[in-house]
Amino acid sequence: MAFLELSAIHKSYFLGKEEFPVLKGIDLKFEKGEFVSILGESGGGKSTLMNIIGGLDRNFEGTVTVNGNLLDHKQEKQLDLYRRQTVGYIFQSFNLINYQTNLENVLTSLNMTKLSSADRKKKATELLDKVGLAEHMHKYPSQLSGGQKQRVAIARALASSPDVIIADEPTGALDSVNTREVLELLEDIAKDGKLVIVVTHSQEVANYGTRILHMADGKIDNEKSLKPKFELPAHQDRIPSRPLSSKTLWQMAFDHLRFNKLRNFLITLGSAIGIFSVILFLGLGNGIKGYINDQVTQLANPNYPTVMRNVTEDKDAPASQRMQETSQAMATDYNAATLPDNYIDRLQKVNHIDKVERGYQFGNVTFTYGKQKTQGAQIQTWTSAFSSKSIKAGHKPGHNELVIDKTFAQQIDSDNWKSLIGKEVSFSYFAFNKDNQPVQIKDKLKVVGIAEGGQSGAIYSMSFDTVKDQLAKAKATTDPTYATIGIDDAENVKSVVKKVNQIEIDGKRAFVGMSIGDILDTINTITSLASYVLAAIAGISLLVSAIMIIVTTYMSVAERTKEIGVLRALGARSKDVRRLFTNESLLIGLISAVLGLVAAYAGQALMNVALYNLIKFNIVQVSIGNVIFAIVISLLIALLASLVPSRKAAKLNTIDALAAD
Ligand SMILES: Nc1ncnc2c1ncn2[C@@H]1O[C@H](COP(=O)(O)OP(=O)(O)OP(=O)(O)O)[C@@H](O)[C@H]1O
Repeated sequence: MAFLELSAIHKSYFLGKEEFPVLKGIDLKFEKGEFVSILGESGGGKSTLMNIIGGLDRNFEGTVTVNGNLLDHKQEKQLDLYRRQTVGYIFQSFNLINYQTNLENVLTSLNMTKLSSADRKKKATELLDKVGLAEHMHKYPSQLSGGQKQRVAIARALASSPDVIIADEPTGALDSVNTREVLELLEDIAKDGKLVIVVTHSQEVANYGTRILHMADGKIDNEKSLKPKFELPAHQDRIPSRPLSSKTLWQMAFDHLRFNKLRNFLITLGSAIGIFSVILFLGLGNGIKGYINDQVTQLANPNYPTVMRNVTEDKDAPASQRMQETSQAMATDYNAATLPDNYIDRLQKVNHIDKVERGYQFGNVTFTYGKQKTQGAQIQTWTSAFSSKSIKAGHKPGHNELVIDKTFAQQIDSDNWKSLIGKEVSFSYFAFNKDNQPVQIKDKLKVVGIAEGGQSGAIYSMSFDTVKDQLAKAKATTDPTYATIGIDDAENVKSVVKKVNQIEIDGKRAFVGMSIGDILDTINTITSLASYVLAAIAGISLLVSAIMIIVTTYMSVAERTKEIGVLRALGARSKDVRRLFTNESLLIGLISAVLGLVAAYAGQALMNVALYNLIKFNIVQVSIGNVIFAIVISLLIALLASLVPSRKAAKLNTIDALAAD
């Protein structure tokens, strides 16, 4: 049995329903050590036949047997392996990969073998040396003459030590000197015990071989033996093959990116700007949230929620609204809006409440110091809910002592506002008696502390007992207007407040409670929403970058159609081709993410430095979560953008791809 046998090969092309038979029954036998030339008129079907022998064409009738094994053209995997292991191609137009050096071109074929990395490099160098190009191996194909390019292509075809070398017009683009050199190389290959099949128009080339086949009208019409086939050497190299590794596919994707530096840089820059703005906005959202949290917790201790009497029937109204209604009720039915002792006792029985502190709050207070006066202030008794950080000078109020707001102290003496400590300040406000009649209260107390309320309102405060004494003296109701409940653990704050809101006394909901946690939750929801909206707007630029990646990948596929054909002819699988393009997009995505993040961190540093003096807070805070989000979203966009183009590349028909201009 011959090494390679074709039997009853028929092949037609179809234009619509019309059939054009090209191969009309071909039976051939080839042996290793032969150098067979196929001659024939143009359009006679020579290339079509070579595509079948080379495992590129799958649609034909008849059988191809290699080394006694029937080649199943229906099985793509088997054909990939056959091309990778058994066949080496040499094309008329060289078909070298332009972004790889000559050495890398040869290595691309060797990368589909199981040789170690060092052995692959050694073998590629030896092969380039053998074809006389040792000193040109680090050049790119575009830096070589036609003859030199064809010799690189020969070295590449030989790299995986295939048994069959198929050369389609290998000297078609060469002058006579280069033609001779290439023919000598092909003869050497046959002498090494390989089967060399050359398609040619040239009788001179054909005369070089051991046998000539002549094709006409889809059949072999003449066959001539010129000399016996070469003796097979005692030992023949066998290199086991394997598919392209992930590492090689990443490397190739990276090499191509680098080859088209400017274009890819611009695309990466576009995507990076999108990532940068999304991250910066998210970081700004974090910063603003942190700033508000910081401001609020500086003023009040989050473990001490405020509880008031509930006056409304509406169970679904939010706590803030119900508290407001209680405050309004104080003007009309004061005694129904305060917290009598039995209410305080009830609170004390709730689980996780360590202590209940009574408190008073009165509005419309007038403070007077000499000729300076402030009206419409609000007095609140000092409880554990106040953060001691809010006191900027002096200390919290003891019995018959007063804490005033910094703004009033500055109104009196703007430069030396602390000098008010130790001075006496008069004040007056209205409370109510048992009959809900207003009672004016007037007093004069020593200032012991100056506080800063900032955005949450001014702080004027006395101890509970001080105010209680003032109320008792004026015969006003002494029931507290609110209570502060001390909760054992921050984790229980929410559940305790919820429970307190559900307590009923005399069949009615008794309390309305709100922790600053609730206030913070509301603020945080609003700021998060705002930063997400901003990030989403910035996200539109990501959409643009996705479209850019789609366009580049399509362009890349269009430009590299021939390369795809070459890779498939060398034995790359369809999924290797798909991964090659996907990898390139993913690299663009990854580099964009890194660039975008570096820019975002730089933007964060700049903004924080610029604004720190103003607000004493780092207003941009990019979190690790944001960083992970940016990388994931960038890779995801790149992956999605490459899906369709890379799939298209993988599905290209190898013969059509090789025929691309
Ligand atoms: N994809 C195709 N679709 C339709 N017809 C095709 C296709 N490829 C080749 N043919 C036709 O099949 C015939 C044989 O083509 P083939 O390329 O095999 O000839 P050839 O002998 O190699 O020619 P040449 O020496 O000019 O390269 C030609 O008539 C060609 O027009």
